Amino acid sequence: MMPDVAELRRDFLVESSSAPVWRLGDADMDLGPAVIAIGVFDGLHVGHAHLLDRTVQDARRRGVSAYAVTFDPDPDQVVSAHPAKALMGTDDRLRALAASGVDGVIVVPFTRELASLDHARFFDEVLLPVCDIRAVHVGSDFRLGARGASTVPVITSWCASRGICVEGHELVTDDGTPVSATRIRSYLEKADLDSVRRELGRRFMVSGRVHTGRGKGTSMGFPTADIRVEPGRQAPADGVYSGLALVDGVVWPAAINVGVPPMFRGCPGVASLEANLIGFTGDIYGSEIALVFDAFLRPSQSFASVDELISVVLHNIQTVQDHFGNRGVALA
Ligand SMILES: Cc1cc2nc3c(=O)[nH]c(=O)nc-3n(C[C@H](O)[C@H](O)[C@H](O)COP(=O)(O)O)c2cc1C
Ligand SMILES: Nc1ncnc2c1ncn2[C@@H]1O[C@H](COP(=O)(O)OP(=O)(O)OP(=O)(O)O)[C@@H](O)[C@H]1O
Repeated sequence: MMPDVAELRRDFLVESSSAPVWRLGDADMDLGPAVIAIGVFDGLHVGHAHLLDRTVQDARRRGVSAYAVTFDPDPDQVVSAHPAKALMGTDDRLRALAASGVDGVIVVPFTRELASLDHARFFDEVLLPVCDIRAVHVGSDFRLGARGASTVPVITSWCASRGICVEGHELVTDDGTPVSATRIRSYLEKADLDSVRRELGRRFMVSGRVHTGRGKGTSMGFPTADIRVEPGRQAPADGVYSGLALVDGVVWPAAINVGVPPMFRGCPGVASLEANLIGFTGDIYGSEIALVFDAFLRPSQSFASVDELISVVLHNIQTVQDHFGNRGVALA
């Protein structure tokens, strides 16, 4: 059976409310008195959600606004020689933050110059000119400033001199270990979708545009949408998955292959992410679609013949259909 609409909206980050997003440097701004949370928030996992809830509670108590302060691009992309793959594209990350319950999202453009500032200059030159910060909420592991030199105690003592309160929250844990974007990436690499879902608080989603692939799926009995995801995004481990696909506001059951198909490696136009949408008919070339991953079914493999491949794939599609049915659900 399909999950209910509220769960699907959570999985696909279809927000019911959305706060404004301001990019610093666009214009002079005065965002007023506020309590802020600072971080990248890649994945917007359950630890991030808890931190943002606490930030909003504090703001309500003080009668001021609650803002999430984040960075674009992800600082890792600017300062690291080998940046981690992102759980979310920037648009999704900002959209999810804007729907998290805060009153606004402040996006700080991240440059090498910004990376060289220490915490004092970051507050004095970047944040305090645009808002009157009353309190800062971060996780206890948070570090700010050039090479992450400013720990929570360092930031706390500097902020105290300005009358700003800092709360370094105990990290939300799962199985006794802090939830983090890094850990969720490693679960994806092991196709451990149960752990991913527990720590994200929803199923993992990727989105991309549907491209023309080899065009052989239909003749094999299972048309597939070949999806190109922007570079630098984290995908689940190569393999075959059951999942769901969002197309034009309707969610369809989907059988998904991640990775270049071993039987067609080297063929021109071969897809590295493709999905058979169960019950869907129509032309979606060029459309933007999103996939969420529900369960790992098996590794992708080479078969002795194409007929054998077809029979195994059709069996996988049947498994997805047995679980989710064969009809679309509108999210409106
Ligand atoms: C649910 C599913 C499972 C798949 N499993 C495999 C697999 O185990 N091995 C493989 O080589 N290709 C696998 N594929 C990819 C198919 O070979 C591919 O969809 C088909 O050749 C059509 O390719 P085209 O869309 O590029 O024309 C799978 C595709 C789907 C949708
Ligand atoms: N498990 C958690 N519980 C509470 N707060 C957290 C947790 N993880 C991160 N935070 C806080 O949320 C904010 C944003 O986190 P950030 O994206 O920087 O880290 P992260 O999720 O640990 O990612 P990464 O693994 O890539 O470092 C920071 O203030 C951070 O300290």
